[in-house]
Amino acid sequence: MNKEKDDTRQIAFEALCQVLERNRSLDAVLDLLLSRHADSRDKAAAYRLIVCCLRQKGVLEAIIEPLLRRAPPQPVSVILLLGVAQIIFLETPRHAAINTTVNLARKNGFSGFTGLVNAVLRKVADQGKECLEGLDQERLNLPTWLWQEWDKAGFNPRQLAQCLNYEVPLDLSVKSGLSAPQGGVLLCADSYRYPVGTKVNNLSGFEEGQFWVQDVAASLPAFLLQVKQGEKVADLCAAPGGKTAQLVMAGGQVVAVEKDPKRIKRLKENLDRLQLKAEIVQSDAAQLQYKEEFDAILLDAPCSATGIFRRHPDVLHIKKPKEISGLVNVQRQLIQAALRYLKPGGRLMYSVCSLQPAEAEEQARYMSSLPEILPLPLTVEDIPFLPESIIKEGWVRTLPSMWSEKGGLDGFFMARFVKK
Ligand SMILES: C[S@@+](CC[C@H](N)C(=O)[O-])C[C@H]1O[C@@H](n2cnc3c(N)ncnc32)[C@H](O)[C@@H]1O
Repeated sequence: MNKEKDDTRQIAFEALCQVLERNRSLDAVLDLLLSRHADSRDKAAAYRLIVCCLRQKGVLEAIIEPLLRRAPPQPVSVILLLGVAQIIFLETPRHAAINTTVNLARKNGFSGFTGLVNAVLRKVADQGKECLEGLDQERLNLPTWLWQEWDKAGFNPRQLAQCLNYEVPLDLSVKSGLSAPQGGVLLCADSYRYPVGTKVNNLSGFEEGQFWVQDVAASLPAFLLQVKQGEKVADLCAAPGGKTAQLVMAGGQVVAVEKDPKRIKRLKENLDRLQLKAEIVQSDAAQLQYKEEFDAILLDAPCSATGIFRRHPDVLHIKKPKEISGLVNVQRQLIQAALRYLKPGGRLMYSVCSLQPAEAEEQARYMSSLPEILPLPLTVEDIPFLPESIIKEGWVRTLPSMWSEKGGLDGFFMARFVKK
């Protein structure tokens, strides 16, 4: 067997087992796994296979389950997902998909299941895309709790799930005053979009630190905080630093606070590459001891990250409804802390990349009830390029289904306040 293809599938198998069995984030798993594999083609192919399985997991399971008499061990289920994804979605030739998947089972200690894997994949290959007929693909690919919560929130879960069927373009934030690398389309402010498959390291200006990768929706909270030259600004949950970079570029004297030492390292590396200066403080932002108060604070709070499911489809499977209340509590502690650090008249931007109202709209409602701050509503004048994202309270809510003709955008929520 071709070694390259073998490695691809082995990486994909190990990564998917970690994500689906241990609820580990794909980024964390891949950092570790890919460091063991030198060949970048293997990495790219493995990533494509993993993402396909995570995006289409519900559909793949609906194809596989009727072909099984009883549930196999979890790793064998993962092996079947990998095989069927290749046949139905990735157009891998039948023989290659079946043989390599059977070998994968053997190589990982599941010789007793090679007959089953072979039989299931042959049946699926015989039917081809007909397997998809009659399946409610959108409904199957979203976990029920997310479908229900998004429906209740007034979003269209079917439209959201349709975003799983498309590859996602690359968005860059380019340093103000510099020209963007060729091939991009200006979306707004300093945010440019590049076609699906663009490799950021291949774009001219990457080494020189002229831009950084950031979904256009992720660029909005810092943009809408409207930092002025010389203002003292705190970025309370800063790593990996996309928004810190924007705040520095806007002229802020930025204090970037981050709790996690590994992520502090990434924050420093990113700011070094961009040749941007911020004061980096390793601290729990809720316990920050700082000598001055701030003119503006960005609280891009830790959250369930369900809004970024297009680029990170693992969130659909690793996040559980019971985790939300814990996150809501942490967010409230951070909100309370932010209020203490703000000068009278200072602005606070609260943002999350979550589609769960408890972390977003309900938090903004809570903040609006606090005596120390007043809402500072966002209007069409602030965000003329995306008026559909403004909701009546003066908050911004982006959805992956917006701008569908341009390739969509991540789901973010943001609300702005001013201290009395
Ligand atoms: C949503 S991410 C921030 C993304 C970042 N603002 C950006 O644009 O690149 C949340 C970050 O907050 C950090 N974090 C979580 N709890 C924190 C706390 N109590 N204090 C400081 N940082 C925290 C996490 O480690 C994570 O890096």
